[in-house]
Amino acid sequence: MKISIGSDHAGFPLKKPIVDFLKEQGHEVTDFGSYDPEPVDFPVITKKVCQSVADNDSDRGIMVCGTGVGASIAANKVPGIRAAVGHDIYSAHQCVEHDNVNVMAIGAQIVGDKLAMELVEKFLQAEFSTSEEFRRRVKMLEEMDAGNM
Ligand SMILES: O=C(CO)[C@H](O)[C@H](O)[C@H](O)COP(=O)(O)O
Repeated sequence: MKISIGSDHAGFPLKKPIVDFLKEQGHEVTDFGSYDPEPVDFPVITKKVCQSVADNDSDRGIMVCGTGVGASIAANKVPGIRAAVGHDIYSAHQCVEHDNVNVMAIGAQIVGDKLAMELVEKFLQAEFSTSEEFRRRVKMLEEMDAGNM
């Protein structure tokens, strides 16, 4: 898969191990920074990661900040993005299966390296369910984005 990834300063230490893991798994990775531990505001990097996903330059995105919360809020403001914090194994795949999430946010101050790799793996292995109920709900989210609901 093509994966876009980014972090702010708080997520920076976890980004490299995730990038290495993704490459080991055979994914094509685009790293939107940050490229050093200097402070950077998470919306700036989140926008870049999400725009690449929304433009179909990548299949999915991963954002790492301190808690995952700020990045997920920012990501959900980009049209075409459905983002979620993924800090447990079940949510990491269920968010794709039921909600067609295309960007996962991870908090480097919350999860350790080993769990982060498993979260990423489950997120990327998951596919959107073909069940009508889930398709219907995601269509409603799109209607909300369009201001029709
Ligand atoms: O977790 C975050 C936002 O939800 C950020 O990564 C920061 O960790 C958080 O905003 C704290 O900011 P600081 O400049 O690192 O103190």
